[in-house]
Amino acid sequence: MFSHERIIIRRGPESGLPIVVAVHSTALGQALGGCRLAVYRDWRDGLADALRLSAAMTDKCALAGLPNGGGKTVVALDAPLDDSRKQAALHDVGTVIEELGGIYATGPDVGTGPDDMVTIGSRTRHVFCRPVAAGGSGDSSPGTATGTVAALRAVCADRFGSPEPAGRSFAVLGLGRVGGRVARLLAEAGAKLLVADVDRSKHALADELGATWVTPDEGLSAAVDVVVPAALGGVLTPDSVAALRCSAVAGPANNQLDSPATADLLQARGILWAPDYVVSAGGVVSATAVELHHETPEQVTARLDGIGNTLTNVFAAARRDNITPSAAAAAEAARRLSKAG
Ligand SMILES: NC(=O)c1ccc[n+]([C@@H]2O[C@H](COP(=O)([O-])OP(=O)(O)OC[C@H]3O[C@@H](n4cnc5c(N)ncnc54)[C@H](O)[C@@H]3O)[C@@H](O)[C@H]2O)c1
Repeated sequence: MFSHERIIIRRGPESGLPIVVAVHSTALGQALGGCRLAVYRDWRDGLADALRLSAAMTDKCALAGLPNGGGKTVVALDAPLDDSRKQAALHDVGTVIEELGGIYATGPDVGTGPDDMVTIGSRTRHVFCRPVAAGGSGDSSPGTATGTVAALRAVCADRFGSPEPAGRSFAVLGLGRVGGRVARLLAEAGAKLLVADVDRSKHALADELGATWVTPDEGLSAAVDVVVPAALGGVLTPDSVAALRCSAVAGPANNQLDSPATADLLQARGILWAPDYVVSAGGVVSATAVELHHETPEQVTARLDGIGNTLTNVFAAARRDNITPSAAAAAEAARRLSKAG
């Protein structure tokens, strides 16, 4: 079904590259979504990505309780860019966003970072997550990690009757900017940790936290209370779900399910899965807090803690209606959107 409000496809005047901006919904407010610079076989694959990811942002913002909808920018490349062409592409992105008159604002995504938002911001003020030195929110990963731990507490409460991670076992897959922080917060809370990363240099963090180092495959199928995917997407497949020995899976990694039907497989095995876009919402919450929402640190903390309450409600609705948490989260997002008209 065609559900987008606005799609702009433009040959960038400075870069000559295809600039795609998809605005999925402004029902709750200004649409938000990162700017992706990525190589595609065909620019139309970039368009498909923009359509899919902008719709996902609508649900993410709705469930995060933000007064925002979903959008996405994709610059579809046929080869990696040198610096001057990247600058030109970012200027083109800023020009298109400015023409939209404020219905959409962008931030970092694959291929762009906070510094690139300063370049886009030279053409439009509808940009977020610039570096702190430039008046922005800076790195969003601490907020993502805090929100993830709030989500893990809700998962523990649902599964084990207490939100406390102390004494519970977690396998954290990926010790990057988010996963490393989540592992540290869990260790500080007294959790037992297994950790994995393809980067052997992360072993030092495992030692510092007193965690057991395992391979990513061992971590995924470990007999722990909760598996925490914090690296790449697509880790939950029919094969990997069949091998799981945990009670729950909840982590910040985007797009964990290889297909929507895999949520049913998790349910059939009695494994609680927390929808990733709810768990990782702390990223967009903290990325937009300063520039777009002018929120105080206390307000941001309350919003990050609220991720746990949202999940608790999603789990309760799933049980009540005998559906998966994935379906319950989608239904709640749809309800919030239709309420907003
Ligand atoms: N950074 C944010 O604010 C944010 C917000 C929302 C969602 N996310 C999602 O969270 C995940 C982690 O993001 P990040 O910012 O920490 O990324 P990152 O690049 O800093 O860290 C990823 C880590 O995973 C490791 N890794 C890669 N492949 C792996 C594998 N197969 N098994 C185990 N480890 C592997 C990498 O070596 C790296 O240490 C991503 O899926 C990202 O899309 C991040």
